[in-house]
Amino acid sequence: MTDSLTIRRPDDWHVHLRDGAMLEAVVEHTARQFARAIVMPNLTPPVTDIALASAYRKRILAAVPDGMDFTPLMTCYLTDNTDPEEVRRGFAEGVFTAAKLYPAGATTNSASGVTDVANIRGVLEVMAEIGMVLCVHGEVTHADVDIFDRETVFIERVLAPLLRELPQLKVVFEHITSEEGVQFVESAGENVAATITPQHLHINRNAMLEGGMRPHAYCLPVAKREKHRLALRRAATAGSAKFFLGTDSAPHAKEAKESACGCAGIFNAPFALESYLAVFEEEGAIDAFEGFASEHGPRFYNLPQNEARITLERADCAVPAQIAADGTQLVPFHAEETLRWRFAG
Ligand SMILES: NC(=O)N[C@@H](CC(=O)O)C(=O)O
Ligand SMILES: [Zn+2]
Ligand SMILES: [Zn+2]
Repeated sequence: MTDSLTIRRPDDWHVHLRDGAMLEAVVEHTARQFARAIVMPNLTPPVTDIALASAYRKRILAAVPDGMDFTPLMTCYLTDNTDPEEVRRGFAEGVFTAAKLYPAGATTNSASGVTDVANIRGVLEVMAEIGMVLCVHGEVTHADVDIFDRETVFIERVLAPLLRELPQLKVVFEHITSEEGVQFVESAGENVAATITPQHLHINRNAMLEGGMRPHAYCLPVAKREKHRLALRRAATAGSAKFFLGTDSAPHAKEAKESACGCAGIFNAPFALESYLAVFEEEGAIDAFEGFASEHGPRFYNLPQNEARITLERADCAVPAQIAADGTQLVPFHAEETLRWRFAG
């Protein structure tokens, strides 16, 4: 049995760092484990242009504790009115690494998102031309579509037609949750990849409902049936360069989660690598962990791989019930469980 694992330092290709006091509290958890992260732009107001993204990047860097080496990679929140030239310029100037498509109303702070992809056709044409990645929250929002089917219906109605029209567009299908999502990405061209969260590898939809309603297992897209979780585990651990690490760590105050209308999002940043590695070990695929965590993402984004190394040790890692932040508490993923690996730095 391996007792320690040293790999190239990983990156997180999908994270919510929030802003203000919450940013101050959570950024260290991401910066401790990851060299870089694709930072989601769903603030209020959203990060929709170069000036907002530059200012947000400065606030993130100011919040990173001294001595930690962390590079935030910024994204542009697309709306029906995004100017294609702003996106082109932001990418050329190195402010935007990617742009983010939130279907309007699909998730937290997506009200200003895109109501119909036809409205951002000009932006997407520019992105296909310059090789800029489109990050996609892949769910339709229509009230007539069952919540558990929203990802699959998004593939049929939005993503597949979009890629037929713009076959060069680089797309990261984010936080995939279904067997259909896995199959779509596997059968698409090299310009299509996906991120997978730790929670969708660990839990199925029962986790939200067993023994009572469990708001800390609720995130979007919502966890699906067991067969989908198993398909995601196979995809993540098989060594395919199309799948890589994106935690979707999404902190919400405990009281906002434990509410009659609780927020969607799981805060997994503090023990993200320990959580993923448990899955790879259970699948007998520890050898595939470095590719998923540290190599496939930079390759897809055309960025250099990190030179630094990190080590995980086989040791009990007790996850606390809650973590203080912004005058409140956050309940981390795996709260009160003991994980079998510990991040050693
Ligand atoms: N994943 C979530 O459940 N929530 C995210 C938004 C998102 O990534 O969809 C958030 O910002 O809280
Ligand atoms: Zn999302
Ligand atoms: Zn997210």
